Amino acid sequence: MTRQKVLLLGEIEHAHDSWNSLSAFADLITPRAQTRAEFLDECRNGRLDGVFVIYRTFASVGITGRFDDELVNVLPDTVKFICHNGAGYDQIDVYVCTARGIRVSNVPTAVNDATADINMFLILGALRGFNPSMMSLREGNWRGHPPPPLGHDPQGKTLGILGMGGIGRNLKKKAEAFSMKIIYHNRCRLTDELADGARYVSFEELLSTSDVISLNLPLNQDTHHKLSTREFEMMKKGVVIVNTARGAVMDEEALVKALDAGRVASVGLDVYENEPKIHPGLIANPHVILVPHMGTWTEQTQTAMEEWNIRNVRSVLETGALHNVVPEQADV
Ligand SMILES: O=CC(=O)O
Repeated sequence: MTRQKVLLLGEIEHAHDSWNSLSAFADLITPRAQTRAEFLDECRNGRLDGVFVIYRTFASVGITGRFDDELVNVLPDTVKFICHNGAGYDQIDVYVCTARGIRVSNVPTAVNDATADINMFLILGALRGFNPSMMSLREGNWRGHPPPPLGHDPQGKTLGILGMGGIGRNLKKKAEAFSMKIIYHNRCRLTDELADGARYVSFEELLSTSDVISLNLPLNQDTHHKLSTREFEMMKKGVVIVNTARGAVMDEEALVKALDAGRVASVGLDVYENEPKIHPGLIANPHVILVPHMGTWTEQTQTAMEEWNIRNVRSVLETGALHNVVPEQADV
């Protein structure tokens, strides 16, 4: 019997033993390609024929580019599963995969704590206005001249969570420890048990009544530029916005204008529309805390994510099915 093939796109950094143990079931192969054009060629020239499942990392997009129509349609017919090592899978066109009979998994849950932690860090940092003084201290100017305006306490502030999935709900618990009042908006209203006391509001009410708005929704065709000029105008003057989801859920150009106009007081960002490029208006603005996409950048979380993704690969090799599929394929 011919052995199955698993294609690794990107690196295994932590879970080496688990990865290597897959070689009992399958041949573990890597591409030769260093560019998207070479990868497309490698798919077309038959070198990757027989690959059954692909394990891909977020960073591997640097070689292959997005798993869009063009790429998915040149994958060998044998490819039936794509296991993506990340919670957000906007690098993959799931609809094209579904049409080609390819099932896609992601890594939820394992990312929740680390992402909600950095989310809380950005909320506190943006509310307290720490960034200008952290910059002036390094320039030898202590708190700066003049010193920055006083910051704001989280206690009693309304936190509007846009996207109440695993990360949003984890953040809710953390923010409650800082006595924030939680409202949320989501595609679907949660059961009372999952909402756990958070009040469901319309998108418009969330925008107009939150002191802090946290973006915890996935990027897809419905959420691209979910916040733009019209939405910034609906917010309370002096609102704080934090984004640990994906940059393109906000229109960065419109955000810079809303910051410059003082409508948005401060912002905490871990993600950007065109990573690793950052809008110069964000870099120039001291009221913006910038972190270079480090939401899951911890030893424990990176390890747990790899283990989760390998578990999905193992599951398809052993049983022909994934442990978890992305929500768009739940009914497929
Ligand atoms: O951005 C991180 C992830 O999608 O897991």
